[in-house]
Amino acid sequence: MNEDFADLLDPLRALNPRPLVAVSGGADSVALLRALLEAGSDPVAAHFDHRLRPGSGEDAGFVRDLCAQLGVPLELGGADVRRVAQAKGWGLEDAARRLRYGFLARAARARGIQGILTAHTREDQAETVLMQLLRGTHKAVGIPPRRGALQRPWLTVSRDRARSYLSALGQPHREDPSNADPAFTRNWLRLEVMPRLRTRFPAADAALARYAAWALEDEALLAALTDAVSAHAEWSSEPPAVRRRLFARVLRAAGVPFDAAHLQALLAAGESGVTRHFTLPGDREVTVTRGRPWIAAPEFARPDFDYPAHWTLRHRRPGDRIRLPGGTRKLSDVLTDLKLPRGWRDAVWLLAEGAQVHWVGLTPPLWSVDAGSGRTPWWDEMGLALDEARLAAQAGEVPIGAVVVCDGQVIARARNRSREHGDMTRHAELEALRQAATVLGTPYLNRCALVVTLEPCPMCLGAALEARVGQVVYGARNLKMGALGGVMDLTRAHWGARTEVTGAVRAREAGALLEEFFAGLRSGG
Ligand SMILES: Nc1ncnc2c1ncn2[C@@H]1O[C@H](COP(=O)(O)OP(=O)(O)OP(=O)(O)O)[C@@H](O)[C@H]1O
Repeated sequence: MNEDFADLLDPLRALNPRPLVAVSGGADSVALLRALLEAGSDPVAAHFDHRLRPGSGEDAGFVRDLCAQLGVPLELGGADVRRVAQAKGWGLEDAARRLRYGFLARAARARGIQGILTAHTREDQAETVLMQLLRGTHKAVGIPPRRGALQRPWLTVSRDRARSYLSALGQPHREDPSNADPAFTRNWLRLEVMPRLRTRFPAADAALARYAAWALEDEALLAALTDAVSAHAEWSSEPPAVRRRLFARVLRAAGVPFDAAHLQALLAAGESGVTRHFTLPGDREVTVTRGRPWIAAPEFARPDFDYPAHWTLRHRRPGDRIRLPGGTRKLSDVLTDLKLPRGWRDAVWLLAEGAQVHWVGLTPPLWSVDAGSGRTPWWDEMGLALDEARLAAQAGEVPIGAVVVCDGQVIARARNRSREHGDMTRHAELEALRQAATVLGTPYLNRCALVVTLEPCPMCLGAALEARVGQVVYGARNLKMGALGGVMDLTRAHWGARTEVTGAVRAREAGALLEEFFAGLRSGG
């Protein structure tokens, strides 16, 4: 016997020797109980009576007698699932699952048991993954082989094998009559769809189960890539598979129910750059703006700099105005143009002098042209880097400038000199880092910030990491060579040194300088 059913017994030998095994009384779980005993395990059985059918108590009786016969301790539980489902507004299958798994977890805890086993088979796995794909679940990975204390050791074992094992033992089991009702989707798949699929695809179950196992492995890798997305990353430049998971995480964290079609619509809105509002199941409102989904108004930034005493920090009021390069405008019009969702506008912080607004706490912040002394952090240092970039432009170099700041002091200023030297390592950042090392008498610049007008390339960021620069501050995004998310984000990897990153400081000015320069080149100027 042992050798004939090695495929059933072997996966059980590696398990906790005293598991809690969930026994419905059906063929698979009775087979699992018997197989555990044969594999030398010392299980405790658990049965849950859902009280959904008149004869359900008989299943409990069957399991009780079986356990008594086999000398296996048993935990019995039950609930009026239909009543709970109605009271809580849950679907019947969902309520049955929640109550059953809740009972299994309590029973395991009460007995001090770590592992809970269910007898899900390869066919259960095939049906589940097919159902997920057809329903449009955003992630079709089937039944996980492990989740917390739960384990499904027979996900690759066929139902036929479990039944043959029972026949060989002469072990009876219960047949749940509701399993024969094709009104339930899973039964319909099991009774009508899968048999037809097998006529053309004899290995359909194995193929679907394998797909689920591999999809779960792929999912783990993609989840790790999603974890690695840094706080300063722009989601729009992430690959679609990561972006999809970033969106899904926001929804899951807020408990918003969604499927693949919802996710697709949200992602499309994110790509279009247009602000859109969605109502997801459960009347949950989601707004997609700035390439991300938002469930509620985000926490808007307050000023993190000193501002004149006569300015007040407040939210918007009717009549607020702001002076912008094109003239004075109503703040409400500006917020509309910026596509800020209507419901969030009152949450934005601003600094104002009467009705004259000087600063609006968006990302990046909005400043009035006459803001005077109030500035974002790194404003002045970036100003020096921009001056360097302008000097580079005058010398016919690509206009990029950099400064190094140490303990509040600017200790190095440099500009791009690649053309002058015919040497692509003469980037502004490298020039500035060399100068800083000379000034400080050490190549290690932990206390320093490298402030540069354009997101650094891999070479310059690599040098900054080698020099252990404490902070990198950049202006415009570099979509051709950026190593902080423009093309890829090097800080995602674990380097010896950690560098804090701030982007989009005076990005418009830095970007405009580059655009002008390249426009000039194109027109032969
Ligand atoms: N009422 C129950 N009490 C305890 N465990 C259950 C119960 N119902 C299901 N389970 C566990 O969940 C697994 C999958 O449930 P499912 O409903 O697919 O199986 P089943 O058709 O009830 O019976 P079986 O899988 O034993 O043939 C079962 O193998 C069993 O381990």
